[in-house]
Amino acid sequence: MIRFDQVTKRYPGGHEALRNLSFTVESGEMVFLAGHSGAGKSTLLKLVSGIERATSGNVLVNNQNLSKLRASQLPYVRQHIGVVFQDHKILFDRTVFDNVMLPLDIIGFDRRDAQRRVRAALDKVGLAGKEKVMPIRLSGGEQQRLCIARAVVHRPSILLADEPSANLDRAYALDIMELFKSFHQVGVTVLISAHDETLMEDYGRRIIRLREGQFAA
Ligand SMILES: Nc1ncnc2c1ncn2[C@@H]1O[C@H](COP(=O)(O)OP(=O)(O)OP(=O)(O)O)[C@@H](O)[C@H]1O
Repeated sequence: MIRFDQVTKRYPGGHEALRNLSFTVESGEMVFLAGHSGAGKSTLLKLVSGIERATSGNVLVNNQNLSKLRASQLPYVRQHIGVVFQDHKILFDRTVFDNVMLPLDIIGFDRRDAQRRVRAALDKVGLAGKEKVMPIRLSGGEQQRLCIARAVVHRPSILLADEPSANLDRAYALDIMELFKSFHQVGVTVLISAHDETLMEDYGRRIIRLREGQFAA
């Protein structure tokens, strides 16, 4: 469950990226986040994942109020969240396998169990057999799949994706959307941002539209 209660985010320098937003995404829901560049989509996702903090208002994730948590408590909330970052954050000096292993290393997972999970995640996104490949040798679409495998390898209950279909051709973008749908179908709460609304329309899901940090019509 994700709940925003009158959330405002003002960055240092005074820019208000989100203004007094309230909404709820129920557990197991798949919701799209639309809006032009600069509308506040990334900021909203960063507040959910605890990368940024709200200036005012409350952000609740799985009934934990992130606005009131101490920084030391955040990692426990983050263990239930998977993030596909807009800038990928792939480590190009590590293999595909090691990139996906990273979140489990951070949690301190049992090694053998972790290896099993990494293989399962790579299989799920269609990258089985590419474990030893260096990411630079993957296509753009495959790199995006690598990011998705890394985001789901710890089996989060919430999956956030910031413009996961940007820079992909339409057929590939739709494939990626299908992949997110498959996580939603097994009960994961999914929140995906995109500026191309035509990618969202076929799914019949709720679309939260932002313009200048507020809900757009
Ligand atoms: N760290 C920051 N410091 C100051 N201003 C920021 C920061 N991050 C974002 N902003 C500003 O906040 C506004 C919202 O940005 P945000 O990245 O959330 O929008 P977006 O809808 O995700 O756009 P894009 O798709 O281009 O990333 C923009 O005006 C942006 O310049």
